Amino acid sequence: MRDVYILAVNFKVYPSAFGRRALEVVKAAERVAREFEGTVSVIIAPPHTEIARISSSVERVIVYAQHVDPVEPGAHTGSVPVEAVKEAGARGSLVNHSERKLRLDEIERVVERLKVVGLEQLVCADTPRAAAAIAVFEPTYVAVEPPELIGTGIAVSRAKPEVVTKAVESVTRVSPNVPVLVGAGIVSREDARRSVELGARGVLVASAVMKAADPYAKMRELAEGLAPRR
Ligand SMILES: O=C[C@H](O)COP(=O)(O)O
Repeated sequence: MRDVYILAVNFKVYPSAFGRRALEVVKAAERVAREFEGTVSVIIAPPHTEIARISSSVERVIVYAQHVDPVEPGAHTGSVPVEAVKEAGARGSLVNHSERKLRLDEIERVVERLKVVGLEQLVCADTPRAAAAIAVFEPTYVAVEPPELIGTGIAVSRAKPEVVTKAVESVTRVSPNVPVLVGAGIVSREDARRSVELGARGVLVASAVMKAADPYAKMRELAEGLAPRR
């Protein structure tokens, strides 16, 4: 069986992450997911406020939350427990993004709570060492992202290839079944292709898609980098 690669698009709170513009990005993601069915899975992570509407409008695209709080439903004003994103229609959540960090014990708790309610977990780590510590919890995916490259357009797979190879190596040693994704500065087909060559099973991107004049063309380009079409 062929490997399926992951194209994960974090909407963050870019202007295109909300309302009508977000739906355009979603439509583009859906088109790419259809075109690459069986070779690339497309995950999108819109803001919490958009999850319900977006989840009900997708067929092939997988919708994740950008973050969940390590709390149970109850008296926690402004918090987002895992049950809330599940109820809204999400299939999983990013955890510990470097713009929304958690302590290691909180990561463990959130991963466990997501598993209990049947949601996937894409947990971010800023170093290979952190990736290995997180892989012990056996999340669905670990994504390694050097924070200093995020949003720069300087791809981790080009500028710091050793971060990718080390993360793949150390995660595989701890939990051989946990796929490693890479992110930070990935903007082109070549960046995505290089990530796969270094052992990654996919990429986590944001600005390249959310700032693109044509999000469909950009996502298709990245998907082609992950899984070139014959
Ligand atoms: O969640 C996405 C990452 O932080 C990468 O962001 P970026 O593609 O804008 O560098």
